[in-house]
Amino acid sequence: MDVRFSPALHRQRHQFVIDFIKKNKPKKVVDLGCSECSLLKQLKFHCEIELLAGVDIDGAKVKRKMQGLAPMLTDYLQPRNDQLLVEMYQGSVTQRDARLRGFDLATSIELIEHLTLADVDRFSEVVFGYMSPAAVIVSTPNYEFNPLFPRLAGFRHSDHKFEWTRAEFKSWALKVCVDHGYQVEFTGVGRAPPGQQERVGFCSQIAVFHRLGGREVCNVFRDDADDALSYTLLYSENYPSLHDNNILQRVLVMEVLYWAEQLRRRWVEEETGQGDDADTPAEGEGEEWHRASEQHLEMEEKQTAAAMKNLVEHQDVEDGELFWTGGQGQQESGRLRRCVSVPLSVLWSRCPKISALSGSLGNLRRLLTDHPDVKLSQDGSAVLLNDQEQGTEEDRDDLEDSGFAEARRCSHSCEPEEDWDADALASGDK
Ligand SMILES: C[S@@+](CC[C@H](N)C(=O)[O-])C[C@H]1O[C@@H](n2cnc3c(N)ncnc32)[C@H](O)[C@@H]1O
Ligand SMILES: [Mg+2]
Repeated sequence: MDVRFSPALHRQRHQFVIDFIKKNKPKKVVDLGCSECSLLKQLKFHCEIELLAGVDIDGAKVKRKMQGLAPMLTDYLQPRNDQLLVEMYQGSVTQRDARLRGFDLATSIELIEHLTLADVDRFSEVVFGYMSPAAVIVSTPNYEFNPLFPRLAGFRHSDHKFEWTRAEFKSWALKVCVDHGYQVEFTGVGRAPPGQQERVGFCSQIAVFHRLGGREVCNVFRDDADDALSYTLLYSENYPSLHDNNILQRVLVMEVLYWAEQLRRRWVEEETGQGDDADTPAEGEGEEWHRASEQHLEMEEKQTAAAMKNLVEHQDVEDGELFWTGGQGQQESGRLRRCVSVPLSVLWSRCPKISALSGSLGNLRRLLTDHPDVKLSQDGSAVLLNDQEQGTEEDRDDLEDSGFAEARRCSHSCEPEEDWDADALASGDK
């Protein structure tokens, strides 16, 4: 009998970490022996994480795939509320580096068996004694499971220096707890066939350590006096977030232009009894633009439905009215161009995202004042929209100017990469 796992074992290990993160919500997470960053690429979607770091002794491996950690188009279109800094290092877990202290969670997935026993001791001292994260997840092969792979001779991988039984793993883990002030629970992934689980255990055994005293104890920050910096920084990327004022302003302007246009259209329909064709795409628009627009629209769809309901439910405007204005004396082809005036008070009270982003009507006005993409009335109390030609080439230029082009340049595929799988034996996934 040859055991196979579904989902694949490496996915089960990563899912174990993801489930832990969902439950415990650590803000700072480091993956030790991160290889080609496949776990990190999944973790960056967890919004509670503010610092995500990876370390591997093999810098070339990290470099091969680390670009997959870059922000995607959606990260620019819908920036996170909280910051996310991603940092990748080349370095050895047997050496100290002050930048890795003070984390909430360190993961070591199928790493320790690649170290000599002397290096495992150094690993214990560095990770638990020096880095001292609030929690540590360590996974390693369970030697007792190996007889279920009949074609396996020796260890599961040629680079493994050892494979531990459950008792050996437990003995190491309990010593770590005594030496460095942790408590530990044992579990695993990759269940044995029915009736054999108790006898052989999980295929990958996992120890979950919690520092005694929790996150508060040993509160070490990055500017700690200890200046051991033995790792090489390979990659550092700050994700767009609403903490950055420029990004906040850009997102707010996009929302304001979008919602002002919705209000304008609805109001013009009511005034004239007919709609306009502002959604008709300009001829010759690039495929890439269409795709990006579609993605944006898809994301907005849910929010739009809720907000439109809000607009409809508040047809009787108490806090301002839309009205035609002479367009601030704009001349076009010799005639005065008409504008629709959309009061900021209407936008603020009817569009939850606009009020959430700006915080107050005063802030909204301040953030829009002098922005090149927004035309405000002379007293600054309303957005002025041209009567015609909204949503076409003009909007496209606006978005290009407001960072949309950058977003497109930085977009990456959402598809997960095929995971590092060197542990898999020719006979199947181990
Ligand atoms: C089996 S792979 C880890 C797979 C990865 N953690 C995952 O879950 O997909 C082992 C990794 O540990 C790295 N490694 C080995 N010795 C190391 C050390 N002393 N310090 C840091 N990384 C090390 C290797 O380069 C390799 O990428
Ligand atoms: Mg291994």
